[in-house]
Amino acid sequence: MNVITVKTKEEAAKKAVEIIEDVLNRGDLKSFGLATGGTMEPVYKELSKTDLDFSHVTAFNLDEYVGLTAEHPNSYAYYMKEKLFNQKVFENTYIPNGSAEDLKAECNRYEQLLSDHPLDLQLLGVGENGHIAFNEPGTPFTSNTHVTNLTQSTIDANSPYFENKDAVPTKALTMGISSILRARKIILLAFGEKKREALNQLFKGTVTEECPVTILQNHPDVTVITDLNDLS
Ligand SMILES: O=P(O)(O)OC[C@H]1O[C@](O)(CO)[C@@H](O)[C@@H]1O
Repeated sequence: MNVITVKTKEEAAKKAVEIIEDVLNRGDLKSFGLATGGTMEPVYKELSKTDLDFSHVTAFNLDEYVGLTAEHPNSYAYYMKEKLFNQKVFENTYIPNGSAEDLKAECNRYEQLLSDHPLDLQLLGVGENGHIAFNEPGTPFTSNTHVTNLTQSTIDANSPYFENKDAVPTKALTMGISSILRARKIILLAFGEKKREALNQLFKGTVTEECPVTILQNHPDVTVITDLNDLS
């Protein structure tokens, strides 16, 4: 695992963009896995400032809340438009449809798209409880795209983005851990004390489904970018 320590989120975003640019310029970025959440905001801000051309790149997002349409301001589809897709043209952009009538069928459709477009690069954040995408503690490492129940920890962490805690959906569609691990290269960003325990587990913990991020110890190409400098 490659670890890059930075002082600020802006510096982290610049480092992430350098890696993305490198993969893109080598012609190795056909399928690009994207994440949401506060962590990714500076990355998309930085990417939007560049003249990088994603018009031959297909984007896949990790997850979406169940019950929110793409027009809902708290949906990840809306987030992606606001933060990146309005600024950068992609060949195609895919996000699980959280308002699909048949959620199981939607998960299967998404997983099929992913196997048709194997991910070259995946951006990842991490939850305070060690979740990656919305794979909460206890999710099998063999999981593909599925419907998940959000834990109270995740609902609490994401509630500042909503009117109140009761407005946070309790379910989501998420790429599975197996879907994520198939990405050729992974960049994980994590900032602030709230992420310390998750990163401690990633660097020093036992690989366990109780802390999903630990599975990245077994991935051959992971770069972690963080402002926590006394960890590894
Ligand atoms: O970046 P944040 O807002 O701390 O969230 C951490 C992770 O949890 C999620 O909210 C769940 O997918 C991701 O969007 C994010 O990568």
